[in-house]
Amino acid sequence: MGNIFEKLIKSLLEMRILILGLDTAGKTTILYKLKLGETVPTIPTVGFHSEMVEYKNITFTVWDVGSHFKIRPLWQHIFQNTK
Ligand SMILES: Nc1nc2c(ncn2[C@@H]2O[C@H](COP(=O)(O)OP(=O)(O)OP(=O)(O)O)[C@@H](O)[C@H]2O)c(=O)[nH]1
Ligand SMILES: [Mg+2]
Repeated sequence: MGNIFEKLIKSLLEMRILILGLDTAGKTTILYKLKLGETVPTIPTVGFHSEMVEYKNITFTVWDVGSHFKIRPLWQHIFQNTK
């Protein structure tokens, strides 16, 4: 039984969430609201960054990807294994 719970917890820890959207849509703002519980000033995301987020007893990794039109062709490479 303990093994089932260990597997469930492990799968939750490995869950990755990808935030995509057009420039200034509020992606980074959402990420920090989830992580810190507050709205923080942001600057346009260059490239990407990820944060481990704990929300309502669930831990997951959130990938926040810059949306400049030059970066958008790279989005296809980060879809894999993302839920
Ligand atoms: N009024 C309003 N402004 C918001 C909201 N969410 C974000 N903003 C503002 O919109 C601007 C851009 O927010 P970001 O979270 O940096 O947007 P982003 O989608 O990460 O932008 P890029 O990194 O350039 O792709 C910031 O000045 C935020 O304060 C919202 O729900 N309402
Ligand atoms: Mg951003």
